[in-house]
Amino acid sequence: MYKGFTRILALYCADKVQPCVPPILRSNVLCTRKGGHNIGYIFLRGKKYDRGNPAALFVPIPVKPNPDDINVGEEFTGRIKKQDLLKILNKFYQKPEIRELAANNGLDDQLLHQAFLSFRRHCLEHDLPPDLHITISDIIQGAGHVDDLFPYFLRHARLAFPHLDCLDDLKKISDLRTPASWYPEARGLNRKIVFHAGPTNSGKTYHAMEKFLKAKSGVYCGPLKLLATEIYHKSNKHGTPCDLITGEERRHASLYATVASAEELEVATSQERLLGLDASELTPSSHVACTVEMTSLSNTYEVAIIDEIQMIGDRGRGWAWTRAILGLQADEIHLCGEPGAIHLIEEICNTTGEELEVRTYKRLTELKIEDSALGTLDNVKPGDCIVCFNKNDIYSVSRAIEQRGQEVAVIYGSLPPGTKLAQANKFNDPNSSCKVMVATDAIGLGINLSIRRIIFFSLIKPVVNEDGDKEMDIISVSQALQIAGRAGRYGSAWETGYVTTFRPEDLATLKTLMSNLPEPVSQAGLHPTAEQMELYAYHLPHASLSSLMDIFVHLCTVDDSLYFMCNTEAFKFLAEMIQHVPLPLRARYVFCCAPINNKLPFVCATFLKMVRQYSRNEPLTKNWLGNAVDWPLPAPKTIMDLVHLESVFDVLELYLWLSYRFPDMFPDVKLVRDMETELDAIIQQGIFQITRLLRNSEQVLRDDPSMAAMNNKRHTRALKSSDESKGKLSDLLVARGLITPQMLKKLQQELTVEKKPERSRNNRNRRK
Ligand SMILES: Nc1ncnc2c1ncn2[C@@H]1O[C@H](COP(=O)(O)OP(=O)(O)OP(=O)(O)O)[C@@H](O)[C@H]1O
Ligand SMILES: [Mg+2]
Repeated sequence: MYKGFTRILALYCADKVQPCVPPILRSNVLCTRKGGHNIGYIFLRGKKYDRGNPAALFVPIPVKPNPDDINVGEEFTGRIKKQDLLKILNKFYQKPEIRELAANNGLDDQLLHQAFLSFRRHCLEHDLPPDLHITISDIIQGAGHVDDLFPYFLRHARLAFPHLDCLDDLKKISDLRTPASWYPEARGLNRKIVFHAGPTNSGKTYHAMEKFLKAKSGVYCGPLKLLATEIYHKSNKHGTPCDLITGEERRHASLYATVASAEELEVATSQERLLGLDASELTPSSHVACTVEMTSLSNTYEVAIIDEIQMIGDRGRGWAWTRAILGLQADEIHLCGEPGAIHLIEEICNTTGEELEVRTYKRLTELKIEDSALGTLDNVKPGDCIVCFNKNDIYSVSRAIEQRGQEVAVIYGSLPPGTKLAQANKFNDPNSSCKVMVATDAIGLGINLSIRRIIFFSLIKPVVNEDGDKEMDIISVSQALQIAGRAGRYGSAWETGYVTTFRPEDLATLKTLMSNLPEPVSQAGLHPTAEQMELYAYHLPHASLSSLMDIFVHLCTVDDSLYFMCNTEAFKFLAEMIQHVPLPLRARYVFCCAPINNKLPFVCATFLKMVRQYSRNEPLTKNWLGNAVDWPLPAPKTIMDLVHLESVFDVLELYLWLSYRFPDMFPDVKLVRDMETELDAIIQQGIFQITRLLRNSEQVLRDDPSMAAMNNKRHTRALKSSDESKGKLSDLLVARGLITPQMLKKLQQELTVEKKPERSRNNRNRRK
């Protein structure tokens, strides 16, 4: 319900032509190609289908009678009575042998049933082709067998379900049983693989880094930009020149040489501009720190580190770890992570014929669970970090702490990297007056902060289940241990770490979570490649990309003793959003891989605008982008403003991400990076004054009763989320804080302006 609703919200803002009608319902025609010709159509059902049953994706198309089938057969063998025909057809359908034969030809029970109904109707309503007429007459007269009908039935079934003709090809393309064989260069090497296993704060990454720093060349692959940035700084500080590569950024080691420490990051970026340096123009360093999705498989390294290897089992991102471990070309690969992943990695190494060396570590400092919960924010002490799982809690907790006279550092996922770093530095600095942090689990993996005690504000977090749906659940053992593991980091100001909950009633649950070992990771993620999608599109040229992905996921064969298919919801969400924009398949695929938070309508709407601009072959200049985001932007006055600025930052990040994939169409990288630096500073200021923003937001609500009413509605809705689909969509958007009333007004204006040309373009397309 939650996911569907958000999807529709985003589509409402994103697709101004037909609000609330997901594009898949408008583009649900599949057509198959044989020998270069389109031979028929398959109509896809709506979005919801039985996930376990690929056949449910298809419904039969009506098979037209052949005009040449004038009743020649009747002239040879006489008229066939309808009752006799019906009896024979039903007998045919009930035979287990027929079921088996059908299954061998790609017709499972559901397809068989549908194909049979279609065949029976066809036989009863139209003149039979002569060969079939004669065969049926023979069966009636005892001169033939009912099984003889099968070839005729199959001929009909293939017309009703054209994909049956290319099913073997489709299955071959999506045979994912041996992913190790996709990387022949890596298979040609004799790689040494070392697994550094242990609890948090046990020195796993440290020991892997020792190898990396001494090597002639190296790559570090981590789960977070913040972590990759930490390694970039550590390596350069150590004197091993190292570049930083994330989806949106390429920072050359030489930039680090101009600065002394991480605190001077901002100086470094401005220096980069002054010097006119462009990282892409410089010779790459022999060491690189990157986010795991960006790992280059074509470069060769002496040492590679794949950090937080247990993430290989992540339902959304696991594929990136699988790709790195199978495909990296390195003499030594150092994996760091939870012991729960050892067995799976051993099994994967068996498939590549490589030996795995396991080194285990113990926690370097003590981590104590306190006997009492915090109870009240009056008990917050220096070195405390309160972990919340939603932004509203972040805001209210930080405000409440500041009201008690304590300065707060705030870190959450959607903050720009510069802001996160500045907040982390403010908190880590022993001379700073800021001694308390409020953060989401954005600090959860591998990061070193000077935290004495972790306080879980709650233990419930939205999680994506196996079906890609979001639900609220208690955090996993692994998440609890990872987050708690941020307390008492070795070498920090706190030699012992502590952990507790805010609410007394959560403490027992925390103790149970902390007394367990992290869940073993039993499967590694996989994801279809662009090439595989292209081959699918060749066979099913009129299928939408989202449908291709659905069919791929359902037809693929995966060795499920080791692997699983990562969920593709985020990809399909974008594919459906841009389905109506004409694009070459490869470009469409790349756009659908963009890392977008689909809960942010402003980001989705701007993304759609970018895709349209690209489709019209018009470069996306800084001016264009400036117009799209209303640049320049004033400092935030309220939390709503801050949230909007964060969305704008996401849009700039999106631009940079796309600029590395489509450099000709997104040319103004340097200028957009300047915009980012400026916006990062504005957001940083906003975060420094978060309490004032919260106060202002409350004042706005008090001054504007309609906003207050909406806010009340929001709280009621939070309690009764099942009511979300009711009511006016625009009210819901505002009430959920997803857009401000001003943005809504602007959006309405845009809707009116853009509706006309959009409609005429659509009409043109339809006429084509
Ligand atoms: N032998 C050592 N000498 C000096 N410092 C060390 C040593 N081992 C670890 N450290 C420091 O201790 C801190 C924690 O180490 P590290 O980040 O390697 O732990 P980890 O096991 O990777 O933790 P996590 O599971 O959270 O990623 C780091 O700041 C690291 O630099
Ligand atoms: Mg680590």
